[in-house]
Formats: sequence, C-alpha cells, structure tokens
Amino acid sequence: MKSGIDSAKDKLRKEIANEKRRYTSEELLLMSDEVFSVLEITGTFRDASIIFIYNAMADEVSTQAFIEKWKSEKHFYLPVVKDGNLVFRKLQEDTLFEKSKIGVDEPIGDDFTDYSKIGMVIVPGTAFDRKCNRLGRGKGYYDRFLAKIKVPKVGVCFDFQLKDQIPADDRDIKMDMIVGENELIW
Ligand SMILES: Nc1nc2c(c(=O)[nH]1)N(C=O)[C@@H](CNc1ccc(C(=O)N[C@@H](CCC(=O)O)C(=O)O)cc1)CN2
Ligand SMILES: Nc1ncnc2c1ncn2[C@@H]1O[C@H](COP(=O)(O)OP(=O)(O)OP(=O)(O)O)[C@@H](O)[C@H]1O
Repeated sequence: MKSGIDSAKDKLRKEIANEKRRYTSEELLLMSDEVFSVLEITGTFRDASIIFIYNAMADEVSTQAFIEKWKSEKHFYLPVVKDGNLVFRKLQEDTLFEKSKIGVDEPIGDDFTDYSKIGMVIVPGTAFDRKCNRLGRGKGYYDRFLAKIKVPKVGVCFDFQLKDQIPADDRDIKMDMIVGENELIW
C-alpha cells in the first residue's frame, strides 16, 4: 500500500504536469536558457571541471544549449540506468547513444566511478522546495545515487516547479543549491 507521503508526492507530480501544459516547448526552451544563465554565474559552476548533467526530456529544463556552449571547457557526464541504478558516462564528440525506456539518449561506454573528482551534479526534478527538498520521477534513482557522493548537488527547475514546501521523507536527498529562471536558493 502507498503511504500518505507517497500519495502526496503522486498528487504533486500530477499538479506539476498540469502546470507544464501552460507553456509551449519554445517557451520552455527560452526559460531553460534563463535557468542556465543563472547557474553559470555561480562559483560552484565556475570551479567545476567534471560536471554530471542529463539529457533532457521535452518537459524538463533543457540542457542542450548549455552543454554545447561549455563542452570544450568542461567534462560532461550523462546518466544511464544500469541494473536498477544510475551510472554516469562521459560525453565526447564520438559518443554513441542508446535510447532509454523513457526515451532519453544514454551514452555507451565506460562507467565513471571516480566520484571524488566530480565538481557538481546538475539534477533534474519534478518539484523542489525552499528547504532544498527534491521530488523526482518516483523511481528513487537519483536519491540512491546522490546518497553515495559528497559533491555539490544543484537542482535545476522552472520557477513554477519551486514550491514553499513539498512532501519529503528521510530517503530524499536534499540539494545544496536550486536554480530557476529568477531563483537561486542555497
Ligand atoms: N532527462 C532525464 N534523464 C534521466 C532521469 C530524469 O529524470 N531525466 N532520471 C531520473 O531518475 C533517470 C531515469 N529515470 C527513469 C525514471 C522513470 C522510469 C520509468 O518510469 N520507467 C517505466 C517505464 C516508463 C515508460 O515506458 O515511459 C518503467 O520502468 O516501468 C525510467 C527511468 C536517468 N536519466
Ligand atoms: N536510498 C534509498 N534506498 C533504497 N530505496 C530508496 C532510496 N531512496 C528512495 N528509495 C525508494 O525509491 C522509491 C521512489 O522514491 P521517491 O518517490 O522519493 O523517488 P523520487 O525522488 O521521486 O525519484 P528519483 O530520485 O528517481 O528522481 C521509493 O519506494 C523509495 O522508498
């Protein structure tokens, strides 16, 4: 049976999905650029050489323009679901991809496991709150991965995904920073 908190999380996921419908994909792309222009001015980003990021789905903060802009200066790694866990693999000019279950391109290659060398992890999310809680897609992949590492975790979202308070339990890993188009929380 679902606990009260899990039902509250599901309800919030539906609310956010509805709010997303108010925007065209063009608007979401423009808002994504604004999110990353905020992120770019942070010291965490400037100091980071190895950056864990993600290939966005159409309704997420788009990372494509940001990766293009910075790929000659930073080392980007992308998530792959493997045996029920997240692993990360390097993005290179010659990287080949495989489509994941949710339609995202996942790199083929070696898993990067030298977690102490990560400069920052840019984390997608369905909703965040001002206490740095994060709600994801409900599979716990990021929660389990982030529990293993001690590097800055930066949630990126559209402003409407940032709430005063969202349901969270002790397994939900808090962000160190959250960035929206007009928001910077840490
Ligand atoms: N862009 C992006 N990449 C990401 C994530 C994300 O949230 N966004 N992830 C964040 O976690 C991981 C993948 N997360 C997943 C979350 C849910 C399901 C899932 O619901 N799978 C269903 C089938 C869904 C379908 O067919 O549409 C299943 O396994 O039954 C799979 C992967 C890694 N990559
Ligand atoms: N550290 C953990 N170890 C084992 N199971 C976990 C852990 N964290 C979360 N889970 C489990 O994963 C499932 C999904 O959790 P939750 O709804 O919080 O995911 P989410 O934060 O939305 O997803 P994600 O982290 O993938 O974006 C729950 O059953 C939860 O108990």
